[in-house]
Amino acid sequence: RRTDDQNMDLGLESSLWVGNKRYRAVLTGWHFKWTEVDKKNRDKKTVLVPVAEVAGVEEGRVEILPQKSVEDTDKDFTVFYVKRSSGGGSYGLLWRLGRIQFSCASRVLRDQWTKHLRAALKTHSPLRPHRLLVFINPFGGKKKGRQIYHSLVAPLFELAGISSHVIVTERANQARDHLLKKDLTGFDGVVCVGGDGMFSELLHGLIGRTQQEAGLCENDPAVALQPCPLHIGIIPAGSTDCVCFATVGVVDPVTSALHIIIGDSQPLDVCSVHDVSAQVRYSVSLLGYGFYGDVLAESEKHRWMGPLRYDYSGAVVYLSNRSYSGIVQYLPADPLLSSPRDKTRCLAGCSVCSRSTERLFPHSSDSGSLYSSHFSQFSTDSEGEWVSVEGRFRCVSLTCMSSSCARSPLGLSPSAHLADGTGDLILVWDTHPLGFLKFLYRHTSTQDQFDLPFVEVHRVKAVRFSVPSGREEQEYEEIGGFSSEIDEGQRECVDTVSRNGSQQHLAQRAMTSERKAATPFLCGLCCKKSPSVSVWNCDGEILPFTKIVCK
Ligand SMILES: CCCCCCCCCCCCC/C=C/[C@@H](O)[C@H](CO)NC(=O)CCCCCCCCCCCCCCC
Ligand SMILES: Nc1ncnc2c1ncn2[C@@H]1O[C@H](COP(=O)(O)OP(=O)(O)OP(=O)(O)O)[C@@H](O)[C@H]1O
Ligand SMILES: [Ca+2]
Repeated sequence: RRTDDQNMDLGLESSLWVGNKRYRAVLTGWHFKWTEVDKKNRDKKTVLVPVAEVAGVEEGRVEILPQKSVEDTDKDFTVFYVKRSSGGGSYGLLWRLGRIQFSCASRVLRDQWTKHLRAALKTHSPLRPHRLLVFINPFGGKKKGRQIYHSLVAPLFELAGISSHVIVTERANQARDHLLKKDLTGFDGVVCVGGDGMFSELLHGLIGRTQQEAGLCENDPAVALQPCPLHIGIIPAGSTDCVCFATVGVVDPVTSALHIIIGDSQPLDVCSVHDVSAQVRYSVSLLGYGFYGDVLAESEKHRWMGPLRYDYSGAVVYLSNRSYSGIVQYLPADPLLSSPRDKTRCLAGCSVCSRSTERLFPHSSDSGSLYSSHFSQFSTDSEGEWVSVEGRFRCVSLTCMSSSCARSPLGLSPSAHLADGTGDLILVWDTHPLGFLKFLYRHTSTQDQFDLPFVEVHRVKAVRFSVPSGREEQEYEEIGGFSSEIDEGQRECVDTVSRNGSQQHLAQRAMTSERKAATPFLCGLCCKKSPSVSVWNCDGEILPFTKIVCK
């Protein structure tokens, strides 16, 4: 923070005109405000803009959108700023570019205003990026990535004095490989124009690159990962855009561009997913086995449908009425800190996340060092007992954040936190088709999807998953979605707690009537046979393994 004296240096006050109306404009360092003054010198409406939310200052009368135009008058200047609009619904606010064109009494005064405003921006908004590396996926979502970037985002970046190096990708994983191998000197951040898959590429690239440079093996589950120095900006142009929706509250390229320009940031929990050979993948939104894995696998065959492929594949997979055997072990998070049923909603500045950050990283002074001790915390984590459950599941989902998106505005776990170091494990036991439909349908409303007898949710620090022995050899691909094996009857589910490695049975899970009624009446309609193994959906990518360890 600067001292008051330094703030005063940036201050300025004068009369300015907008058309024939006179305004009293005041810059106090942290804020810029203008108040209309009537003929009798009485104050009318005031507009107050934090300097941190000024997007740019230009000499002359300037327009940016839909096209840039400059009327170069020597007594005028234009200020662009973040204007909140109510159009985003109740989940988040749409941001729009506000613009005001002022006329001054003299050119000297005009130059003073532009100089002071720019100096205030430098001093009071130091986290803004100057140089960005932008990856556009031309095939994401409705295939509008290029158009969205060039017509809506590039003009805003230019206005804000951001120079961007743009790469339109020609293949999957190009962005990830670029981040892993190419020179990144001089960039203040990376941006993806695309969906969750593109975000995931950047996430993998940046985490991997940072570990390489630190001489660490990211595939080693015991290694303490190093913090990534670059932030990721997301311009939504995908099919689900869940990471954007869950962090910003709306899926809107202009809102996201403005957040990037003013240097906003939001830390996110990242879950590492190791297979048995310790190959690591990362997830921030949905790690899902069963229904969501099958929907993804099915949807890949129908990419041409664009975003609709998920609804179509959702219906196909729902009608195929599958459930899978699995062994799930989880390490519960401290129930005194928060709960997935506590009806809270995590937003920027959330107190649960702040307290968790303090607790997990007591010596970190900025969010950049958040990750440094993250994994070491787990490797020394001796508190808590692993809980183990086995049975048949419709789906097993782990989400590190709410995973809200347009399909499900409150998300997979409405009270999950963006950056508290935990994820929510949702176990949906096998049930009859209408029960499962009820569960799915509740995601589209404010009804509690966890308030069903065949659904459990646990806030966890780590999860292990495997399929009962004898089943893992059956590759999903071989089965081609429909194996010759007919599912055996429903298994009894058993809760166990592992203490010092030994498994103790806690309770024999009573099979509820919901679970017993698993007779697949729709099965006759659409599939006669069912595979015994599903796949993992890791933020929209299929994982090539079923046995995993996550933390
Ligand atoms: C009756 C209506 C039920 C609507 C149920 C809506 C549940 C929606 C839950 C969405 C959760 C999204 C989580 C985010 C995951 C992302 O990391 C990932 C990458 O983008 N997206 C997907 O995997 C994409 C996953 C997309 C899953 C879509 C599931 C659609 C189910 C439709 C079921 C229809 C039943 C019809 C019966 C005749
Ligand atoms: N030029 C390209 N050609 C083919 N695939 C690409 C290309 N660039 C990126 N990809 C891949 O396309 C996949 C999907 O992209 P993206 O996430 O942008 O859109 P989406 O799948 O429609 O949206 P969402 O992930 O939000 O559901 C990503 O996993 C990415 O690796
Ligand atoms: Ca979390």
